[in-house]
Amino acid sequence: MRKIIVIINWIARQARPYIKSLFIIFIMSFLLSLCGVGMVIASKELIDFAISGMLNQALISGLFLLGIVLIQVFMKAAVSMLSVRVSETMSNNMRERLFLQLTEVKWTEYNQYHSGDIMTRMTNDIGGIVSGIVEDLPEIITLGSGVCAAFITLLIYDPFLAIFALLLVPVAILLSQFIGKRYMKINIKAKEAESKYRSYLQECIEHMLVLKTFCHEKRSCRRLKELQDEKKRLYLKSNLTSVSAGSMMTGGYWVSYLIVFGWGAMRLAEGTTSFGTFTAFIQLVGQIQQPFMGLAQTLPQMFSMAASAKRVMKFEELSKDDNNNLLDIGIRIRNITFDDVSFEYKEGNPVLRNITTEINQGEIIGLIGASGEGKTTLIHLLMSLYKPNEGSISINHWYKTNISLRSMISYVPQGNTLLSGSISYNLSIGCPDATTDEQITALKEADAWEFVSKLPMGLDTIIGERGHGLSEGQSQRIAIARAFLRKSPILVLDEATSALDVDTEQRVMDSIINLQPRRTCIIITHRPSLLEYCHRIWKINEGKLIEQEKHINEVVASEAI
Ligand SMILES: Nc1ncnc2c1ncn2[C@@H]1O[C@H](COP(=O)(O)OP(=O)(O)OP(=O)(O)O)[C@@H](O)[C@H]1O
Repeated sequence: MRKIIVIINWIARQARPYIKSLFIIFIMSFLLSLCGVGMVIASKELIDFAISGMLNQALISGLFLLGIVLIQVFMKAAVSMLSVRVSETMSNNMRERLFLQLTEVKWTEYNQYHSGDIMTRMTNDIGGIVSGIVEDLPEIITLGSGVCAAFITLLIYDPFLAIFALLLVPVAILLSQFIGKRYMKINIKAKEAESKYRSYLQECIEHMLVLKTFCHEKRSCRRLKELQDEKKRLYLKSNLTSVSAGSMMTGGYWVSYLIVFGWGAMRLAEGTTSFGTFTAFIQLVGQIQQPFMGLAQTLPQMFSMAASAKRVMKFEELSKDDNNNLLDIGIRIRNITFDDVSFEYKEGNPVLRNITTEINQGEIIGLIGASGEGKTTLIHLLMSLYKPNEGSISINHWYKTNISLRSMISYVPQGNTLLSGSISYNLSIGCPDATTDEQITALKEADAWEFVSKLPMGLDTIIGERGHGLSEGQSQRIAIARAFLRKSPILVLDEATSALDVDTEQRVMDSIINLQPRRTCIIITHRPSLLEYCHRIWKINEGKLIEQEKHINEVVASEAI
């Protein structure tokens, strides 16, 4: 019960900013339900007046009925337009906020979620919550107020029938209690299955090349089908739960309807009721009982909304990256010190151990070590994506917790990290204010301008996901230009020239040495040729950092310092 209250509070918090619009929707929905009762009364009057030959009164009742119909048409249109407006604004804002929250989550925790799962929560689950608030809740209010209005009217016409019609209330409450819990459990499982299925689908689409070249298409289809079937099975199961509840309610409704019909027919035969009152009985009993059937259908949606809310709330529970206080980019970095830094992803499995070293301003460091030794991890620690388990990383021998060096670093990660869009757009990620001339200069420094200038659309050439349309080496050079554009004092290249030929790599490295202002640079590489440009070489071996002697051509770059 406490969990349910937490979820309801959370949903209420989401709805609060739209309370005025929601209130208008609720009021209009309430008036619409009153219109339903008004129509019953007007049609009863119309029938009774017509039977007794009072044509003028019948005409007035007819006009009254017409007025209600028109009001209903107008209000339904207004409710629909307002609902769409509120839904769109609410879902956009929720997604925006969630996205922002995710950007602030600790990197370790963020990485526990598959991107497909995140997408499902951001799209399906938020969509479910919003439609629950904007559509289902007003419907419940409409149904509830409709029941009250019809009950009072029926009470006036025939108290016995009113009480009888209410017999379904305790049944509905018990049923919703029992079925609600079960439904929510299955629904959460179904949503998890949906996330799994979407994640797999997304990954297959992303890595179609791998699937095709390994002739894995049929197997992938089979796996996709398995996930789809599991999702279907769970959705069918949750649907069965809600349908059984609905069927029980419908059965109850028809039994009571027939009893009321028989009761009314008997009274009509006895002459103790008019034909108009009889039709009103039938309609009013329907007005009370139909909402209960409606509730049987709407309540599962409420539980589904609660299940979605629970999934979205999970993201709010993730720990925030407390290293989001970015260091002022204006600070002059004289040195960066690693002081007895140790790190492990999993307890008892250290990746880096007791690393103590220093980089001075303007130095070019070559970072080497066998694959999986922890080079990228060291860089991620430097960028405050992770925190050392022990020790600290400081600048200018000054250490403060919760300060991130990230703003000081231009990073060229491993792999193809271009986004779909124009080359110019990709460069603007490095520096949003860079002019076209500055972008061209950066491309020249990264030895990329020659090929970009030959493209028919030049800087405006659209490239696909992960640089599709460019060669691996071309994509790498654009990623390097993007990092050059960010005028931060530290440049980190993580195997960023691995796809370049020796001559191109040499030109890029010459540019790095001559970059103005001079950058402190860490180059992760497996290529000995690159080490010629480095002043010092760090090797990571079994978690330890060893400073290596330089034998290679004693530094092209040392003159540059
Ligand atoms: N998110 C993670 N969770 C758990 N272990 C991880 C994670 N990322 C990396 N590791 C492990 O940490 C170790 C170091 O990984 P890292 O990527 O830093 O190596 P690397 O030296 O950069 O390798 P490469 O040269 O192949 O790029 C590896 O054994 C890897 O399996």
